[in-house]
Amino acid sequence: MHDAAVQVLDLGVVLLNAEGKIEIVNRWISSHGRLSPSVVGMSLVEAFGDAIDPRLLQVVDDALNRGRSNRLSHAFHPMPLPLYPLRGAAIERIHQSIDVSALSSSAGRQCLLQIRDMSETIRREALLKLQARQLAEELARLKQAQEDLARHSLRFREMARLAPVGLFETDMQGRLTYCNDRGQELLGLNFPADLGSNWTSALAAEEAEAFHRRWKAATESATRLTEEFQISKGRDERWLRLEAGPIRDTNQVPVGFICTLMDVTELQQRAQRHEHRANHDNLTGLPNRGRFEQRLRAALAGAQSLSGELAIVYLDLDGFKAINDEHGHAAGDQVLQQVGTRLRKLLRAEDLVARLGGDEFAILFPEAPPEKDVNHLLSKLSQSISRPMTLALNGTHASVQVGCSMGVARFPRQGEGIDALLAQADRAMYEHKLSRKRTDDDISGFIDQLNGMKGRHA
Ligand SMILES: Nc1nc2c(ncn2[C@@H]2O[C@H](COP(=O)(O)OP(=O)(O)OP(=O)(O)O)[C@@H](O)[C@H]2O)c(=O)[nH]1
Repeated sequence: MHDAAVQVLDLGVVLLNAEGKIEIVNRWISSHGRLSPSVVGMSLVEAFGDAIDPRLLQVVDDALNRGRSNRLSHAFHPMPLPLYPLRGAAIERIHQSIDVSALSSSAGRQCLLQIRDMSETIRREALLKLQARQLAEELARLKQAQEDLARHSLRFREMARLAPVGLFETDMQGRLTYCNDRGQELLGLNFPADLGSNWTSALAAEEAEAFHRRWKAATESATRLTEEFQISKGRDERWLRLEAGPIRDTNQVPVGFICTLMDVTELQQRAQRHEHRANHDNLTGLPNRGRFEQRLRAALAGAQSLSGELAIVYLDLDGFKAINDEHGHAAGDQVLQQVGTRLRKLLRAEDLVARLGGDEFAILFPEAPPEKDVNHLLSKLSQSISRPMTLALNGTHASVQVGCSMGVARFPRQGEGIDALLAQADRAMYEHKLSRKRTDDDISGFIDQLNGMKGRHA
């Protein structure tokens, strides 16, 4: 064995003679074992002390006496020799793997020990084992999460499918990527055939155009949209309420819309009924005083800004009380209804006829016809109202007749504000009524009317 080469090896080498005494020990062993240079001639126990693994002594004995080579693997006998290399400040006994070889030479049996430092391997193995365990745990967690996700996703999909509200999802162009059963029912869609089609194609053409503009604006700005719109399925008109909100990817880029749809037909109809009830007279179905003044205010604003003209007419029945007194309240009600119908019949759709209360009616001409046309129309209205009316009374019929007094006020000539116009129409109507009383009634009736009028104007 070439001593110089043995000295520089990066493993420990010990050569024992037939008596088990050290013949050669290299530098690696001396430094790792902290041995004195004079260990040559000593046994392993003399050189290394008691902290030596008896199994090593056993295999050395086997090599010298029975010529058997062996290996002490670090996996089973981690530290056979007390080797403590100085690594920084830390001192630790290193893990070793020792090849014990039985040699034969002219000098008799020898035993060669080759010792390798396995600490780093063990550290790496331990690290790898730890990493493998962590990986396995991570994989198990991921698998569990995946299963949970699949379960949740299934549950949510099922909940969405059975939800009583329409739910659908689109891309940024409005193309359907998902729609639950209720959504398909509300929009009249058929999946999977309609998957990928633009959901607004379900709307009626006239609805779709206006709606499309608002939808486009919402998608372009990626903002929420709340809309109520009408959809006709066959002959059935339904009101739907849409709530749409953008969905974004992890970079906050909008990628589509998630939308809910509710059938609000009942609510709409109820709201319309309430609105109608609040603004209309129960008996005649005509707009009431509140609605009349509201429409007059709007028409006045329009006429003021466009320098237009409008006219209003107050109309009060003459001789109405007598019908109530003679035939009863129900008969009076029928008269009011027939007056409403007759007035409505002679006027244009854009003219408003309202019942202000009692036997008082009012007409609004948002675009006033010339004065002579209004006068002509009022005389036609008066003639129509004065025609006899047939009333159905407890299985019999009665023919009755009423007259009417009317007063006109024109904007801007007779008043610029709403109060001035209303007052003017009222005044004109009572003047007309007085003049009719003067010509038609006897003096006592006229005095009664005057007294009544003072009360009203007070
Ligand atoms: N049937 C019925 N009568 C009503 C209703 N509202 C008010 N009246 C009655 O209508 C009558 C109106 O009285 P007047 O204005 O003096 O009736 P008139 O006989 O036409 O008298 P002038 O207006 O002075 O010509 C009153 O007797 C009220 O009680 C209603 O909804 N139905």
